[in-house]
Amino acid sequence: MSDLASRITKPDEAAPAEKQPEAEAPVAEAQNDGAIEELGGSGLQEPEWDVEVSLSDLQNNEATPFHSATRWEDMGLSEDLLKGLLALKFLKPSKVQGKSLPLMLSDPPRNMMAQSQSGTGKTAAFVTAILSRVDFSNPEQPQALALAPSRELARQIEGVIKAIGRFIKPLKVAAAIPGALPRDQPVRSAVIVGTPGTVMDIIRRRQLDVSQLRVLVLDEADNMLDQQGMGDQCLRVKNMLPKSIQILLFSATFPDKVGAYAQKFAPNAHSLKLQRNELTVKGISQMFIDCADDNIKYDVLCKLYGLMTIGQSVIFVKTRESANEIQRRMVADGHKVSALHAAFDGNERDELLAKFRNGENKVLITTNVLARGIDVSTVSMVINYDIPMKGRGDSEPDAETYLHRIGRTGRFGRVGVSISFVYDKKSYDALSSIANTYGIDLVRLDTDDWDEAEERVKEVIKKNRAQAAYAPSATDNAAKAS
Ligand SMILES: Nc1ncnc2c1ncn2[C@@H]1O[C@H](COP(=O)(O)OP(=O)(O)OP(=O)(O)O)[C@@H](O)[C@H]1O
Repeated sequence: MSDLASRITKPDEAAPAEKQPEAEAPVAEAQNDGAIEELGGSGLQEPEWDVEVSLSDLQNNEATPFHSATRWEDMGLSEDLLKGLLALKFLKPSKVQGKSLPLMLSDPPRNMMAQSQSGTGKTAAFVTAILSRVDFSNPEQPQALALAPSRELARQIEGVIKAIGRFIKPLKVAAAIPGALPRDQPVRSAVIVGTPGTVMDIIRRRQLDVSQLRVLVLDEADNMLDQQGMGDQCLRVKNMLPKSIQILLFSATFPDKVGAYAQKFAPNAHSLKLQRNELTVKGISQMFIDCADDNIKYDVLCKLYGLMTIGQSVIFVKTRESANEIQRRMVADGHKVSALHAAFDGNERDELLAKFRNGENKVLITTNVLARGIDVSTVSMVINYDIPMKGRGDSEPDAETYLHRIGRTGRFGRVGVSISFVYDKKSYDALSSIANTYGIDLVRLDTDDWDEAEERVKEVIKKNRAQAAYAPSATDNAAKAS
């Protein structure tokens, strides 16, 4: 089956939702039911979803990535760290946390390459490892370094470190991102989080003493090691660090091409890997709209505006120029949307994201700069206005970026919707190929019956709202506060 039509779920071929005892997997199951329901079939079913369903039910279900057989208490963590995790209401570890932490903390330290679906708590996993490795009797000596591909993600990780480490005194964390550090002054923090360019810069200018660094984390590691992207910078940084440093690589995706290189970058690493068909998060209802042509995409986007603002939404486009242009048109048409991309200066970017996090801005148009890692639990909808492409002349569908983009919703067991726009053979084939790569059954939203399409999306968004109110994201709040 090679085209999108083969991945559209029809009533007669809809796979039965995985059966699990109701009490064990209520959220995941309800989401699954939603995803296989056919538009224009027997009509909308009442969701069997209950706001009272707690995260602990989900975490008790072995079939989900939120379950772990291990308890925080059994991991040998310090009292302060345990208190920090529990204060964030991280009552139990998720699967990736439960599996990776004992390996990362074993002695002698060994490298680690860990893959887990978007929104399953990879940040808290490596942050807990970092905070366990640092000697806080020497709080101004740089000891751990975490690299991330964007300033926004670096800032978010900084917030999570401060939140999980709030009982550790004194905890000093520095953000090595453009414009954040005073020039020519030594960095006096035990933990540094930054983007590779700035980190390279401060090492070369001898602002950062690397001699005592013992842990290096690459978040979004496949992206960071990509030879077409930041691979070169990350390698240069690594080559300036002590040879014995423990290297921890985390991502939701490790394409084969990067996987082999990652093993060289982090030799002899423990490895936690997922199968391709395990990569998608069940809570995200993945849909698409077939637009007659490129112009119609804009009209459809405006039609979706009402739905976008029930919760919060992120619209992904290919270029900064189109982000600006779509924002300009939407604002002129009376909609409130903001745009964020790498052409804005650092402070503007920080401010825009802060306004999005606190809900002041509900709709954000952006490029791939925000495709990875950003954690805002109230995002209920992701729109792929342009299907992500890579390679020379955008010749190849970018399946990894698709997965990261849609992963901005459906965080830690919540539900969400992604809607991808196709309008010509190329975009149709690209989405089709992505769907085949991951075995996704995409639901087609029929714009001829708009009311029904709208109802269908609204259903999921309302669930997300209820979930976000019931279980607000702790790290999200932490990032807001920092
Ligand atoms: N053990 C836990 N219990 C409850 N909530 C948790 C736990 N661990 C993490 N979370 C929450 O899960 C959300 C997602 O976590 P995180 O951002 O680390 O995901 P991720 O796996 O890094 O995702 P991505 O691949 O998109 O970067 C965060 O809002 C965080 O507060």
